Amino acid sequence: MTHSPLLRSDQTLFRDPDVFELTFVPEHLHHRDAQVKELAFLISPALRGGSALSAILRGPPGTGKTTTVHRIFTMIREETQRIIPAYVNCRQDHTPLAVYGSIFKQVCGYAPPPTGWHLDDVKEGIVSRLRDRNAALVVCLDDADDLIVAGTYNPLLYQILRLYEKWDVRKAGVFAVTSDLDLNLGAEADSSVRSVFHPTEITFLPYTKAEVREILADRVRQGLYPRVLPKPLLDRIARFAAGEQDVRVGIDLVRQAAHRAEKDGRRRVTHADVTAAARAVTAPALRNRAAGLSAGERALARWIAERSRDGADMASGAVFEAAQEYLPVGKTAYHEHLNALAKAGIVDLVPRTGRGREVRLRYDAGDVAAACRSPDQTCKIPNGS
Ligand SMILES: Nc1ncnc2c1ncn2[C@@H]1O[C@H](COP(=O)(O)OP(=O)(O)OP(=O)(O)O)[C@@H](O)[C@H]1O
Repeated sequence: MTHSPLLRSDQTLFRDPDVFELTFVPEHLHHRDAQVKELAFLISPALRGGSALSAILRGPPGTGKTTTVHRIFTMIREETQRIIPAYVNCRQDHTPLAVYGSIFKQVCGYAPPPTGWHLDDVKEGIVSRLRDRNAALVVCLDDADDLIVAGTYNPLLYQILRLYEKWDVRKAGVFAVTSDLDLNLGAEADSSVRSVFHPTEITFLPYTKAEVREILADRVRQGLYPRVLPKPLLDRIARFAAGEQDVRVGIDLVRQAAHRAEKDGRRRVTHADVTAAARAVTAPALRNRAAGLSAGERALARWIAERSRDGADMASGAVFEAAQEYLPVGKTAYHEHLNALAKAGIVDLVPRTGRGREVRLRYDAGDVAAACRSPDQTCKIPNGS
């Protein structure tokens, strides 16, 4: 077996480390043509002197919503002066003054004075620039659910969408973005907002494994030197990220695995690097998921982990039969617990050919057992709990 020479301390595996940063906007936006087209269609009236239309962008985390908006906004900035886009991260900015301050900065090119200005002064600054340039405003409210929590969702939508009533400007378009699938941003709008907010729903489904692989392969090409990440490991990472339904997990895994190899002075990432990185990436997520479980659900998760590690039959029925010897749990409670584990994203319940479902752990069995350990380690499932 030939070994590649060790990496010198002044050498790196990263061609461009920024490619793995959360703020990086990729050159190619894969598999989001339909969404880009739809957004382009909604803003097109503003190119002809009219007003842009609004949208709600909805999909689980890491499905490219923010990136798609950045892509469209970059295209607008490159191609026209007739629309001014403003991107607001509502996780950071959720008070009216902060949101308008962010819009002002992007419309005017500088920040409003930190003191002495009222909200109306900031709005006035925005609209006078829009009027000077005869431009229409399009605002993206990313993570708009944070506005709901802050109680500013309806007032802000109302004001932004009705700017044209008080000042002589075109009606703004609003793209409201959420990754909370249980939240209907349209229904959260009150009646006074609904009369001016008629958003088109744009859905972002999780990427398939092949799509995740393509996105990651692109990132690896740009960010790492050739041959640093062998193809089978890229496949493994893509599988993992697709299982997590978040391409961000894959990007982070590539970065962490390459860092491990670099730290050891190796020129190639190994399976062990990916395994260790996967643990580091998933540990916080797994801990969060386990934290919401009841004692009974945790006990079942530990039992499933143990059984899976032993290579036993993981058919749901077989797991129940065997569990009865160790856990005082009835059939109804078992199914309730199992569904809770699936909902928490700790197991997948995969239909079997023929009948029944197979219980599959999403994470390493040892990690699940550790994350679901009960504080006193003596927890039992109460009957029917
Ligand atoms: N289609 C894609 N092509 C290339 N990179 C992508 C694509 N989709 C997502 N990414 C990358 O994945 C990461 C997450 O994407 P993004 O932030 O756009 O997702 P999101 O749906 O807005 O997530 P969240 O709801 O958590 O904010 C980013 O690093 C982004 O560059």
